[in-house]
Amino acid sequence: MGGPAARGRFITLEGGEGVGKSTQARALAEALRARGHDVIETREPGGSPGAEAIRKLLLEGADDRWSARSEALLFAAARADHVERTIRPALERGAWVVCDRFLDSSLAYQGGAGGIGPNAIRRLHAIGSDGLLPDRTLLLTLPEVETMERLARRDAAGADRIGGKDAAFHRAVADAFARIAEAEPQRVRRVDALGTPGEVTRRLLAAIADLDR
Ligand SMILES: Nc1ncnc2c1ncn2[C@@H]1O[C@H](COP(=O)(O)OP(=O)(O)O)[C@@H](O)[C@H]1O
Ligand SMILES: Cc1cn([C@H]2C[C@H](O)[C@@H](COP(=O)(O)OP(=O)(O)O)O2)c(=O)[nH]c1=O
Repeated sequence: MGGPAARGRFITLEGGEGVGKSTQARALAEALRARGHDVIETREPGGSPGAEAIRKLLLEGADDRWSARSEALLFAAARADHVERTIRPALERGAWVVCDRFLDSSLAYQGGAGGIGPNAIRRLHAIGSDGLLPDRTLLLTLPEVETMERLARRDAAGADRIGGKDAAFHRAVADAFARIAEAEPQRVRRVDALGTPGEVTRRLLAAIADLDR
């Protein structure tokens, strides 16, 4: 009584399309539940009704539907709603939040590959979400050829508006993620995504072990 409010843990999964983030978000949430934690699994863009509506605007339509600036604002608006309606309430009741993509995706896609730069993205995040950062970000890394094979198996029907951009764009995204990991080694851990899903999940659990106490 009277002590600090219970606070959960906020874990995000990042990386390019097809590295296994959605698969691992599910597996990680399961593994944490099996350890007795209250866990919510969520994703961006989306994760709240308003943010899911913005997701449709962002991922459907022609490649040039939005400029990089408008796109960055829409992602920040979706994130603000997601943080306010879903993530903060869960953390405040002491739950763990496992989120497939978050701020680092905006830093890599709109900030890096899209040319907006990291400072503008962080300013939007400060305005929209009070600058909330994950306790740990797990950056899944995979050689490009393995990623292409996984995507070919998953997306026979075609990629979405952003996933469908060219190889140079996706290399710029990967470079931007690598720079974030170098700059923030305490928050961001690179995890090798090669191997069976179970092997990858064990690596992820090892990379958050210090938070689980
Ligand atoms: N460790 C793995 N080995 C082989 N295939 C995988 C592995 N993890 C995921 N996949 C498959 O690769 C594809 C992309 O995985 P997904 O979890 O959707 O990635 P992301 O969310 O990063 O785009 C899916 O078809 C998925 O079943
Ligand atoms: C959260 C976020 C996603 N994106 C992009 C990355 C993906 O191409 C797309 C999300 O699509 P999604 O289908 O969720 O990703 P994946 O293919 O990795 O499973 O939106 C951004 O450009 N900026 C962001 O801030």
